[in-house]
Amino acid sequence: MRLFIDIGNTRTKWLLMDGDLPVRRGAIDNSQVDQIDLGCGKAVSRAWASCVAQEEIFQRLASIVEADCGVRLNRAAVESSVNHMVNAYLALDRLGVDRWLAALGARDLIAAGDLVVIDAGTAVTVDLVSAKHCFEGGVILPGARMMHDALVGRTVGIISERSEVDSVVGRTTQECVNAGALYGLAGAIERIVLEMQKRLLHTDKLSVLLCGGDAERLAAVLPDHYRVELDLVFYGLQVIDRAKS
Ligand SMILES: Nc1ncnc2c1ncn2[C@@H]1O[C@H](COP(=O)(O)OP(=O)(O)O)[C@@H](O)[C@H]1O
Ligand SMILES: CC(C)(COP(=O)(O)O)[C@@H](O)C(=O)NCCC(=O)O
Ligand SMILES: [K+]
Repeated sequence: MRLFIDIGNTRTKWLLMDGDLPVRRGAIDNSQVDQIDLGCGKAVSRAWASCVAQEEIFQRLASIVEADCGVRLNRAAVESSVNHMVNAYLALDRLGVDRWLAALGARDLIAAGDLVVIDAGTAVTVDLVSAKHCFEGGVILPGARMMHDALVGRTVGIISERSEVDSVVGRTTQECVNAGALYGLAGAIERIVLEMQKRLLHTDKLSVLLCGGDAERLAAVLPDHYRVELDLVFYGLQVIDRAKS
């Protein structure tokens, strides 16, 4: 079995694979990572992690994996190319590895055409993977929680908790702030995708994939062709695992 771990700025997600079958998964807040129960024992032959959070969290998980599964936790890194995919980011050492992995995973899932890969987590990233198999780059936005908390934190009059959104016409402060974050992000994403489309030659073949903790909420208010694929970072880790072993 193989273990894949995705350490974001808010949460750590993990997936246990038996061959090509997902057998167990979970998610835990980064502050609780010491209590993680991977539940996989010594059956794990290889383990891979993506980490964009503090080094300390990766090191804690590496110790847990070593103790529970008896294997080293390999750490995926951004590279200038993997298989047929090349990376056009100017500062490779600054690119978040989760963006590179989600792009690799998306390319593995959809072999042809241009791709937009959206990861809606703590931050929201919208990245373009061109039909010529190049990670072209994209944009970084604050995520929904960050938008909400920034408004609460920097005003006197906005008192609100995170909540689900029923309508774009909010009638309480909380409804207004939560609707602003959701529809604001959805609108920004649609505009960014349109701008990216203008750069492409064959816009008819554009696929748009969404992952991250807010993917489903956003997909509910985005056009139908925006497809939710929550495991893109895990797919990317699997691409790396195949390429490196
Ligand atoms: N159980 C949850 N705990 C925390 N955030 C969640 C949860 N479910 C959905 N979310 C939303 O998902 C976002 C975090 O997504 P996630 O992809 O886990 O982040 P990251 O990969 O950056 O750690 C938050 O902005 C929040 O709005
Ligand atoms: C943009 C991110 C903060 C997203 O992290 P996440 O929301 O998944 O926790 C992460 O990919 C990152 O730290 N990137 C470094 C900056 C860059 O990609 O250029
Ligand atoms: K993200």
